[in-house]
Amino acid sequence: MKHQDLINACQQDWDAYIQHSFVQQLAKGTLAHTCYLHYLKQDFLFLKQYARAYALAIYKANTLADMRGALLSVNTLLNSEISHHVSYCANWGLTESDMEAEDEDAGTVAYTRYVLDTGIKGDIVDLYAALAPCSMGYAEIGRNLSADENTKLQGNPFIDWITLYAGEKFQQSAAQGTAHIDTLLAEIDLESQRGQNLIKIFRTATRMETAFWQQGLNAALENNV
Ligand SMILES: Cc1ncc(CN)c(N)n1
Repeated sequence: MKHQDLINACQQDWDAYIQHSFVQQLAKGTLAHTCYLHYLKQDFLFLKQYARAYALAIYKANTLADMRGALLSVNTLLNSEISHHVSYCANWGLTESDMEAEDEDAGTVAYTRYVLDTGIKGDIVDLYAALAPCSMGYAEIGRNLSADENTKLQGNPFIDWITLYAGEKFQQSAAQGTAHIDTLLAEIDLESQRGQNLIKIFRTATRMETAFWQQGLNAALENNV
C-alpha cells in the first residue's frame, strides 16, 4: 500500500480536516483573532509533543537510515517549524514563555498522547501512520491555499501562517516524509489486518486534526466573540 491508500480509505474525514472552516477563514483573512491566538498557543504545545513523538521514532527505528530520517524530523520541528512559530507569535504579542506557561487543552492532550501511545504500543509503521496526517495534511492545505485565487494575500493578517505551510521548505520536508511513509508501507497489503489497522490509526489522527481546528474555533464561543 501507499500513503494515498490511507487517504482514500478515509476520504470524508480527510476532506473535513483539509477543508475545515478554520482553514477557510484563515484563507479569507476573516478568522476571529481570539480563535487564532488560541490555536497558536495550543499549536506551540502540540509541536513540542510532536517533537517527542519523532524522538520516539528514533527509538523505534530498525535501521540507521530510519534513525537519521527521524533525527532530521526532530531537527526540522525544533529548529525550523517551532522557531518560525515562535517568531510569528511574537507579532501577535505572544512570547515563548507565555506559550510555555499555557495549559494544554483537552484536544491537544488527546491528539498528541494518542500519537505517542500508538507509537509506544506499536512499531515504527504504526507510529508513522499516526504522525502522517500532521505533515501531509498541512502540506496539502498550504498547496491548496497558495493555488486558490480566492486566498487573500494582500492585507491578510494570517499570511505568515499561509507562507510557512505553502513554502518550499515545509513542502520539501513533507514530501520527504511522505516518500518515507511509502517505503514503510510498501510491503503491507491494504486488505490485510495490518493494512486495515494502519487505516484506523491514520483515520483517528485525521479526526484529531479536525478536532484541533474546532478547538480553535470554539475559543470564540468560550470568549463570547
Ligand atoms: C495541529 C497541527 N497539525 C499539523 C501541523 C503541521 N506540522 C501543526 N503545526 N499543527
